[in-house]
Amino acid sequence: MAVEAGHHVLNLDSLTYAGNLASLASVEKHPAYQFAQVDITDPDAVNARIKSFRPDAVMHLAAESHVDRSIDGPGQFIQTNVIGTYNLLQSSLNHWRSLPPEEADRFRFLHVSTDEVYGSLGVEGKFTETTPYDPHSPYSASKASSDHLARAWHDTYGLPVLVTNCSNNYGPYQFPEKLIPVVILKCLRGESIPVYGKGENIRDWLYVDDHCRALMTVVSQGKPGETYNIGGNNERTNLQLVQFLCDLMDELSPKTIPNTSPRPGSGRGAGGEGAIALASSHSSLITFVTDRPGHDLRYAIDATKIERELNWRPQEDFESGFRKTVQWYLDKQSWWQSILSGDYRLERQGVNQT
Ligand SMILES: Cc1cn([C@H]2C[C@H](O)[C@@H](COP(=O)(O)OP(=O)(O)O[C@H]3O[C@H](C)C(=O)[C@H](O)[C@H]3O)O2)c(=O)[nH]c1=O
Repeated sequence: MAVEAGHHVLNLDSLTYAGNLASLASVEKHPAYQFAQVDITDPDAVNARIKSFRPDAVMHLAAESHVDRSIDGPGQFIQTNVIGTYNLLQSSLNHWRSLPPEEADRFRFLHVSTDEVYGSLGVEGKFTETTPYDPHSPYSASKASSDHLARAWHDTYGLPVLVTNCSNNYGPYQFPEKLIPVVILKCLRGESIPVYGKGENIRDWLYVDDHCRALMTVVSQGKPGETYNIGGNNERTNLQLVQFLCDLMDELSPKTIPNTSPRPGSGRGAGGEGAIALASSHSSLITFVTDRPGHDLRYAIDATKIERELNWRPQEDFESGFRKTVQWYLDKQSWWQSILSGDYRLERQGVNQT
């Protein structure tokens, strides 16, 4: 691991449990890291945590991250992503200013962000670190604001800030609002799998542990003031991905599903018009639904800079990464059931009171 001995890093996650990073499991286990569940909209709570832990670095991963939720209720996104980032930057700045010179030299503030700040690509090209910002959703606009704040605290006050922008994450512990867990859980429950529009939108998939490794690399070796794009180089249309997941589910959790609708791309359908047949593939559950408003067509990351300058590369293979992810959701039913039932909020409160 590329973190110096004695290097204490504070990871901040929001109370909402809705972070884009599915899991920081590999980071959490490292003794030099403290994973804090702090309500970043509360400046006193943030101050208290930073004062008590006195970190050598702060990794800011706390965010409201779901685009659909931001369309339905943008206010919480402004509070958490914009005001929350401001609170963290201010507390970190005060802490950094209180450090002796050699510790201040070593201090880093890593602001973790998204490729959605760059807007939407056509069929060609990729996002680089110099692509102009063009956010479209309340979520991406709030993340763009937070990126600008983080850079302003570097340029104005000299806080040693690094910014990363990642592509779509997948892996264990991803909140069930996101596409991958939606598909797996709908398959398990035999419910319709909602695919927005025609399923033609393209995302670039990054396994969460690869993202964690990239963040650790950036916080320990990156240059303050710089931005690093992190991507998996795994572009798929949503429909391709959903069908791939259905195939994995057919293999790992086979079951018989009533087939009342035509299979996409198979003309009049396997069962014929109006027939109720029995199909063995979960893909019979795929249902095209109304598109997301302002749905960005394509995201794709050019990760050349972090590969060249910091020697990071994704290690997870697309097929094995998704296979592990599906198996994880099959094995951890109690985890996602407590989220779907809402019980996790109570458990989470219990954690924060201790
Ligand atoms: C939930 C859902 C999604 N979709 C479509 C919408 C997207 O084109 C794609 C992925 O959707 P999801 O909401 O999982 O992720 P994005 O909207 O791409 O955004 C995600 O990746 C970026 C980088 C972040 O920064 C966000 O925080 C993170 O949520 O599937 C469907 O078709 N059906 C569904 O039920």
